[in-house]
Amino acid sequence: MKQGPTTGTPHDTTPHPCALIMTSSHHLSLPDQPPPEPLLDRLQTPVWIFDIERERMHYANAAALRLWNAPTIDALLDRDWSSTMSDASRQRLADYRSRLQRGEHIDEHWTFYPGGQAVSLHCRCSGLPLEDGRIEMLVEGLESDILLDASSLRALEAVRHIPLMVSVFDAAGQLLVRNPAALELERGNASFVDAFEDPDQARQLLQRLEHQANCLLEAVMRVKGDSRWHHLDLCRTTDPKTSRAMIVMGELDITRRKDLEHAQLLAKRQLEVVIESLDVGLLLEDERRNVIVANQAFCDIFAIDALPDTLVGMDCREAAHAAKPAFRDPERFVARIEALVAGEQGQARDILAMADDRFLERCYTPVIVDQRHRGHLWGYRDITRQKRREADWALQASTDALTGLANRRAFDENARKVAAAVKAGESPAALLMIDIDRFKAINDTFGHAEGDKALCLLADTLKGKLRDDDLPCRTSGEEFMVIMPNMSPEVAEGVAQRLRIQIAERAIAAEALPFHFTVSIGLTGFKASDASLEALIRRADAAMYQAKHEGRDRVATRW
Ligand SMILES: Nc1nc2c(ncn2[C@@H]2O[C@H](COP(=O)(O)OP(=O)(O)OP(=O)(O)O)[C@@H](O)[C@H]2O)c(=O)[nH]1
Repeated sequence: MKQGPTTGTPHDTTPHPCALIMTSSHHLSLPDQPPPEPLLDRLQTPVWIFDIERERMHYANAAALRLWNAPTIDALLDRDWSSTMSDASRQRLADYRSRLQRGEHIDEHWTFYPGGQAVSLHCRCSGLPLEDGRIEMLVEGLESDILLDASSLRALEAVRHIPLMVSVFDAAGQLLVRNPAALELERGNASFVDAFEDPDQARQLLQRLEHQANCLLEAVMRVKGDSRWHHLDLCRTTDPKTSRAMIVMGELDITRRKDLEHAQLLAKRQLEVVIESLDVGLLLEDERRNVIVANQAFCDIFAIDALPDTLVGMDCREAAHAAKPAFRDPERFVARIEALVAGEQGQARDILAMADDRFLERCYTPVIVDQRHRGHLWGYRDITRQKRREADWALQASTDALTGLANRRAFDENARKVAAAVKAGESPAALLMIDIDRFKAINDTFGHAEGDKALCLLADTLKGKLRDDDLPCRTSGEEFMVIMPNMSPEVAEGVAQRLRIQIAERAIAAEALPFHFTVSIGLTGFKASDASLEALIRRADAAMYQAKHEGRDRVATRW
């Protein structure tokens, strides 16, 4: 036997609806009572009992048989509802079951398709307890109190089948009805306020809706007990059934969009932090040459006493002109910007000398998006320390550590330049090779440190007694050379003799030295016919050895 609802008692004389239903069901009868008139079959409105859990029909009156388009009651009771029921309907019924269990009566519209034709019906559903404790659903098909013409029906169907979650509340926020998409939220019988994480915000929305007729509101709320975000469209309107105010709410799950927005915001913030932490001054211009982004390092480098954000929107062309006095070559600074912005080159780097002796490295990157110039990115880096270090290294590489004179490397470099100039027909140039006499004996007698003092004294004399154009060098241990550009042989001879005497006199006068010393000097001239620097040096060397052989403390010339 099919599961049946509770029966009325034998002494119950009032026509209890359950008793009426059961006696007309062909499946249950009360033995001590005559089968009453099947009153329900006389009704023009359909009445049926449905077992939601097992998805079986348990009773249907004659009007219901017509509604469901069934030839006989047995055909209807045997009908397989599971295979034809949509998920949305199943969901809706599951929601009903819990509400019926709580003793609720549910008034809702259903649209049935018994013969393929849509029939809209206002159904009143109530719970019918079974002996085993389960609840079946008694449905009374009332006449629709809303006149459903074809377009209203289509609208109702549309709401039922769209994925947008639609719920209708009374003015106090109590749920009246929701569409299948909204049913999937499984909120139970949540009121509007209870549906969301922030009840205060929900209450405020209700208050705003209460005070404005035909009010439309939008809000973004977090769903209660869930980490999901919903976008709400709320509309206060009039219930066509009760003529009282009601609230229609459309909900859209925007969690993904929210997450994306959050990720984008985070990425933007991270980028801002990175830009701010760079020690490269950044300036990003748009196509119209207005500032989009500037960082603190940019303000620091150009001593701009303002927050970087205040530069946004600034005209970069005007700003560059205003900044011209800060550069040693202001015209070049501006001209290069204009050339790069005009797209004459792609990415480019250059070094700018500042009026305050700093050096800036400027790096330009065209901002090309979708094969179109969208802006210009400038990076400025203060490279003053690096430049100074490089200059120091260059000086060290070309300087003799003991005497501070130019070393062999610098000698070679400069001698080549002078030789080239002489070959090119410029004025003659001379070369002196200077060697301390009997230096070994000085070292051996007074020690190496004292010998060093003699080298420094000689270097000092050369530094002080020569023209600015002359370049004195320490080319090896106790061998010195002097390059003298624009120097005739006669004048060179005089200079060499004067130097020899001055060195000897300073050596005598030097309090720091316990000995005197003299030098032998070989003098030669740069010749256009010299095949190499070595030829020149060999001649100077020969002249110097000649001076040694001739008795030292003298100048010998090999021009
Ligand atoms: N104190 C010191 N001595 C050096 C340095 N470089 C080379 N000498 C020394 O210079 C001396 C050069 O001696 P020699 O080339 O023999 O010639 P000299 O003794 O000067 O004799 P003449 O050149 O013939 O007059 C050697 O004893 C080297 O050790 C240096 O940096 N410091």
